[in-house]
Amino acid sequence: MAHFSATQLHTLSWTSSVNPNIAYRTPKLLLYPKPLRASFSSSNVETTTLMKDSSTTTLRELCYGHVQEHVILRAEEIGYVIPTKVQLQALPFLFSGRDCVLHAQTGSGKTLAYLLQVLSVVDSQRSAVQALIVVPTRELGMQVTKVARMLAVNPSEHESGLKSCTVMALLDGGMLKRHKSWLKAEPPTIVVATIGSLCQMLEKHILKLDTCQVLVVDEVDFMFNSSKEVSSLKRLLTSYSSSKNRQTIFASASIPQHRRFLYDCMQQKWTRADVVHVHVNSVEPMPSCLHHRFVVCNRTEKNPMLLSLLQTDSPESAIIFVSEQSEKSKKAGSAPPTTLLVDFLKSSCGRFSDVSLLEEDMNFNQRAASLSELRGGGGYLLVATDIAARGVDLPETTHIYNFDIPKDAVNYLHRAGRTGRKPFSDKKCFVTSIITVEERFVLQRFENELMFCCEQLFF
Ligand SMILES: Nc1ncnc2c1ncn2[C@@H]1O[C@H](COP(=O)(O)OP(=O)(O)OP(=O)(O)O)[C@@H](O)[C@H]1O
Repeated sequence: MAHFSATQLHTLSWTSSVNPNIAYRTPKLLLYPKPLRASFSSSNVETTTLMKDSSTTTLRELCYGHVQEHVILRAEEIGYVIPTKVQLQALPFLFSGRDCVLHAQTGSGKTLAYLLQVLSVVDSQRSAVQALIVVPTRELGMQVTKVARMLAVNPSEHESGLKSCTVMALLDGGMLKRHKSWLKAEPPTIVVATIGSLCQMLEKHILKLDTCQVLVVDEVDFMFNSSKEVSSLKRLLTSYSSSKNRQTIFASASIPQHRRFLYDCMQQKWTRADVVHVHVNSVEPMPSCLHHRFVVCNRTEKNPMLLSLLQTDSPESAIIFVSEQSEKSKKAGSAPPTTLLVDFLKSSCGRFSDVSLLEEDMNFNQRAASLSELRGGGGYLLVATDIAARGVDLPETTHIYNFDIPKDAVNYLHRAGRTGRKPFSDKKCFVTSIITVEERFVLQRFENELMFCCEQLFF
């Protein structure tokens, strides 16, 4: 491990003449505002940077001179006073205009990090789309839009004569006709979009990105992995706008083969060549407050096993993840496994009679209603497919149950990450997988890959 003092090295950049299969990166010294110090290993791509006196730095201090006072005040009102690790590490790079890959645990506050940068760049007095945030699902889009609007609102708009930023949610399942008129009449400052709706607007030239200064792609690994979205995403990154003319920010808690990904970012010109990889807690990909457990039972015993777990744990709020219905089962006209489980829980008396459901096959209004019901306060029990596994922020969730085992380690990480979402709390949260004997080795593989230990429960 090579350590560099603040005067020797301030940050690390990537050169494009590198080979992805070997130690391909070459550190390059860059000038950077003083208080940063960096340490990195010369044999891998991880970069960690810490502010001096990081424990006492406030979000206000970090944002000072970059973000408008009313935005900082709103952040403080919401409760964002102390920056999380990823905010502390990423914001100086973001404010300097560098392209960044934000790679940090679930629930670590990546959204606020990129939104503060977006709000520091845009000019609310200009009627033009200046920032674009691309998300994989409507649910995540609605969540990001809500936080962006909360931060952007300027309470002294009338006295100061300064308009608040406008934020448009251009999401699949929305009213594209209304959005068209809005975009034509008075373009919003910030657009939060799913790729499908976005591309429709771009193809028809209703939305143009020539004034866009920041492009954020949230859950970037998911987007690049989705056969449905990847070609549109690549077009967005290279044809509809150029990395030379914008700041590009990618975010996710999981970036498999991140060295290869960073190499591709530069080679394919998805980002500029000096993209920074902000990798927080690289040896601990999941929050440390998570307690992982498993129970073994036969497939036919899963329902009563779940019920026993719920009765023993008595969770304040829980999400139960169930696999999507297979095409074969759909064709056979069978009821979806989610519905069957909801019916079982509802009929099993007690406090589990009030169960919510979130799955792909529900219409958009039902899905929105389901989530806003949960956010209304009080405890909840949600049965969901993996549509709820990415980005959805329900901070009151204390327990996750994998009724069906996730399909891979990345999927395990994102499901588990729906709990433990209070950055400054170390309250224990629980992730419990209900598995068959044959699935034990699969879970073991996840444990090795994600570096965690699972405790076996016996009933
Ligand atoms: N500085 C902060 N102080 C207090 N709470 C914060 C701070 N930053 C973010 N949070 C809260 O932490 C929670 C998680 O934040 P966020 O949704 O941005 O996580 P994330 O890193 O995007 O997670 P995921 O990878 O799962 O999408 C949210 O409830 C958010 O309000």
